[in-house]
Parts: sequence; C-alpha cells; structure tokens
Amino acid sequence: MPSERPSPPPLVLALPKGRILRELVPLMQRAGIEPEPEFHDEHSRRLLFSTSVPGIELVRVRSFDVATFVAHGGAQLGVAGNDVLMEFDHPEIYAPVDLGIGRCRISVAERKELMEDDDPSRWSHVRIATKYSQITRRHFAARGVQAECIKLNGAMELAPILGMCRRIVDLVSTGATLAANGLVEVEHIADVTSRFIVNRTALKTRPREVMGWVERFREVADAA
Ligand SMILES: Nc1ncnc2c1ncn2[C@@H]1O[C@H](COP(=O)(O)OP(=O)(O)OP(=O)(O)O)[C@@H](O)[C@H]1O
Ligand SMILES: O=P(O)(O)OC[C@H]1O[C@H](OP(=O)(O)OP(=O)(O)O)[C@H](O)[C@@H]1O
Repeated sequence: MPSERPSPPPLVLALPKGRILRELVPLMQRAGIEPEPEFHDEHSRRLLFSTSVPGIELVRVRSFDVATFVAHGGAQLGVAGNDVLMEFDHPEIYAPVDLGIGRCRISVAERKELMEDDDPSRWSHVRIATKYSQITRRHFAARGVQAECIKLNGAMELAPILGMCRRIVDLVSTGATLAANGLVEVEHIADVTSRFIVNRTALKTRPREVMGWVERFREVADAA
C-alpha cells in the first residue's frame, strides 16, 4: 500500500484591515480565494481564517504588521502598500506584483500661509510630523537636508495646526484631508499602490506554490 505523505502546512496570506481590504476582496475572489464568512464580520475577535482553498489561510492585521509578518516568515504571502514597503525596506520581502489598488501618493505638505513665501531650495533643516520617518529622512537627505521627524500614527495634519512643526509627510489621494486642514502639497515623494508580496525564503523552499500564487495575482491584476 502506498504510504500517505503528510500535506504541507497551509500558506498564510496576510491582509491589511482597513481601506485596502474593500478593494482587495473582489480581487482575491477573482484569484480563486473565497474567505470563510466570518472573515467579513468586523466584530469577530478571530485573527486567523480559512478559505475556499485548503492550502491558504488568511490573517487580517494592521498594514505595517503585514510587512512584519511576511518579513519574519509568519506569513508567506501578503498585500501591502508600497508606502509600507518603502518605510519597512526589509530584504526578506519580495514584491513582484503591482495590484493597482490603494492608489495614492506620499507627499510633503505645509500650511497654506507658509507656502506663499517659502522656497524649498533654501531648506537646510526641517521638522516633519509623519508616520514615515525613514522615507522622510531619505527623501530630504538625498538633497542634503536634515529632517527631524516627529512620529505620529495618524492625524498628522494636526501637528502644524497645533504648532508642533511646519510640515508633514503623509498620504494624499483626493487632497480633501489636506484642504480641510489648511495644508497644501508642496513636494511629491512617490506614487503608492498595493503590491502582492512574498517571503523570499518561502519562495525558495516552496517555489511551485508561491510562484503559482504570484502568477495568479499577476493575471488578476493585469485583467483589472
Ligand atoms: N487616502 C488613501 N487613498 C488610497 N490608499 C490609501 C489612502 N490612505 C491609505 N492608503 C493605502 O492604504 C494603506 C492602509 O491605510 P489605512 O489608512 O487603511 O491604514 P492606517 O489606519 O493608516 O494604518 P493601520 O492599519 O496601521 O491602522 C496605506 O498603507 C496605503 O497604502
Ligand atoms: O487625500 P485624501 O483623499 O483626503 O486622503 C488622504 C488621507 O487618507 C489617509 O488617512 P486615513 O483616512 O486612512 O486615516 P488615518 O491615516 O488618519 O488613519 C491619509 O493618512 C490621509 O489623511
């Protein structure tokens, strides 16, 4: 009688809770992954979910934690904005597919009044409120400007209003949040979309399965 080989453990796909999920679920369904019904229940306290694919489980975590789970091998697959990937910048993460969702940009913004007689080419030191300290420091260092960052996890727009600094680095999509808080975009740092990411070790140890999902998500993204 042939001996039964144990099936490999499921691949874990880490997804960001929040706004990207709304665009991501239809894309995942087109890739053939249907989450179990409780995944859609915002009040569920569970963190790990099964799917219609026996070899795939889902975790729903904060957007920066997607990168941490994939970098440390807790999840083999994930979806993260390239804002997160640029900030986290981890060698274990490979980001082969642009999913074309979560489209926005990361920009420098400042008070409208300040912009009227401000000259960015004269800056030598700037104080910036942001969730993206690494991106901010790299952006300014590239032209010899030292950036001192005040780390906030949200509501960055308040910092200039409350006199903590003159400028912020944050995500901009429609521009409504900046406008509502008297700020204007003065520099564009990078365009942002979400990417399908994989752990490089998993890619080496389970190449057929991992590349299979990379190709499946690439097809779905290209068709969208
Ligand atoms: N206004 C926006 N338009 C389009 N995409 C956005 C916008 N804001 C954020 N994103 C994308 O969605 C991702 C998650 O943002 P979201 O605002 O849902 O999470 P958060 O509340 O900032 O972070 P956390 O998950 O840590 O609480 C970002 O990393 C970015 O790639
Ligand atoms: O240009 P807009 O279309 O106004 O979008 C930009 C806003 O969207 C994101 O905030 P989000 O709504 O995710 O809230 P948070 O970052 O404060 O959690 C971002 O941090 C901006 O505040």
